[in-house]
Amino acid sequence: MSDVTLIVLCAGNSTRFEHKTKKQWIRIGNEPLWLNVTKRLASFSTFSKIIVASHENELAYMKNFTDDFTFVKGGDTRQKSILNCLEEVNTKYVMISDVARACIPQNVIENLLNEKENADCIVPVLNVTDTVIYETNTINRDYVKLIQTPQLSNTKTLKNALNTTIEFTDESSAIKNINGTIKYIQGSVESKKLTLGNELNDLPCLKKPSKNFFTGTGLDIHAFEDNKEMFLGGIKLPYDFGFKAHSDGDVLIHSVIDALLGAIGAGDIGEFFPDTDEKYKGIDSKILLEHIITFLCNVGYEIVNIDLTIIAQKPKINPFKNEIKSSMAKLMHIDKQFINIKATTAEKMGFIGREEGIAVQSIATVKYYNWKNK
Ligand SMILES: Nc1ccn([C@@H]2O[C@H](COP(=O)(O)OP(=O)(O)OP(=O)(O)O)[C@@H](O)[C@H]2O)c(=O)n1
Ligand SMILES: C[C@](O)(CO)[C@H](O)COP(=O)(O)O
Repeated sequence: MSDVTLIVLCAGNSTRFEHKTKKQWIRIGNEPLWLNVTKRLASFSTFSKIIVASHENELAYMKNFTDDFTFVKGGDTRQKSILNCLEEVNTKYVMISDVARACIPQNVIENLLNEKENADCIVPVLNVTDTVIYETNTINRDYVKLIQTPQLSNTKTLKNALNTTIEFTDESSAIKNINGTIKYIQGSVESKKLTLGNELNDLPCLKKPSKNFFTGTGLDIHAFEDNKEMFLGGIKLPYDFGFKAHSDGDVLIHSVIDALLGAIGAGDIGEFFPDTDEKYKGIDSKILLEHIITFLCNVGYEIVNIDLTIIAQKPKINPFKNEIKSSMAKLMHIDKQFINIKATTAEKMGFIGREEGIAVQSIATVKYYNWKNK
């Protein structure tokens, strides 16, 4: 049984990455980077447990990808994410890596593990071969080290070291602060950290995303309610009746949200915005759609097209089709040509035919964000 737990930190915001997709979600073939990196590290040795720190908005979604790892909600900073994960660690040693270091070679992992008993924290480093200027002074570069991850720490010492309000940028700095022992080993240029978007091509182990397309369907039905404003596709229609709902009742937007969530394998609208939550009472559905579009882009997708069928005995849809298309295109950040709207009556049959409410059926197609072409 291994006495080492592996933690892979994947809970960051990717603010410096500046792509529509967060770095942990760019696709390598069909795998998000976080899964690719974690599987790769897992294949290099045997770990007692593998913990993935996930951003709170992505925790539930990550769990759809595998049952092999333990997922833990990250914190606001790298250090807070580590602290959350450490609560799940029961082994003597813990190896912590950044998802951003995607191409770490096997020998670095093996060398770290071989040294585990020789200090409180084992750290891969690179020496500096360029001239180094600190503020305005040239300093002796022999004293400069570039610190990499993964770092292998004694769990108890690391927990003590992080029991502080000081924020450290890596584990070795925290352990040094409590006078723990550090052993530096040779790092690797292949372990380069992906921080800025234009560094993607510096990581040659990353395969381009697959060209697969994914589809999802959505269906939403709402009953009419008198004396309520009617919203459909993000526009207000000139009627004195609207839709009965916990939100503003925009049945078209709700149907599209479900189609998008279906296409990316993320469940349904109720999992994101429960209708038992007072926060969503009367909410403008445009806000819900914007949230889903941001999520879809963050986790690695682009919308290809949307096709909708509105099934309504009343009101007449044709006069509003064009305005609805423009509104939906704007909300989804896609060209209007990629949205199609069809309308049909129910031939006076059933609840729609009796003019009690309407239904909207939709189908969405998405593809992976092609970071390789940017
Ligand atoms: N609250 C945080 C912040 C960072 N990280 C992780 O810590 C590592 C190093 O962070 P960095 O490369 O800076 O990633 P981001 O924080 O996502 O990037 P940025 O600072 O540009 O937002 C990454 O693997 C990141 O996912 C984390 O788990 N939790
Ligand atoms: C931990 C680290 O990768 C060591 O070099 C680095 O400190 C992380 O820094 P970031 O600012 O969180 O990217």
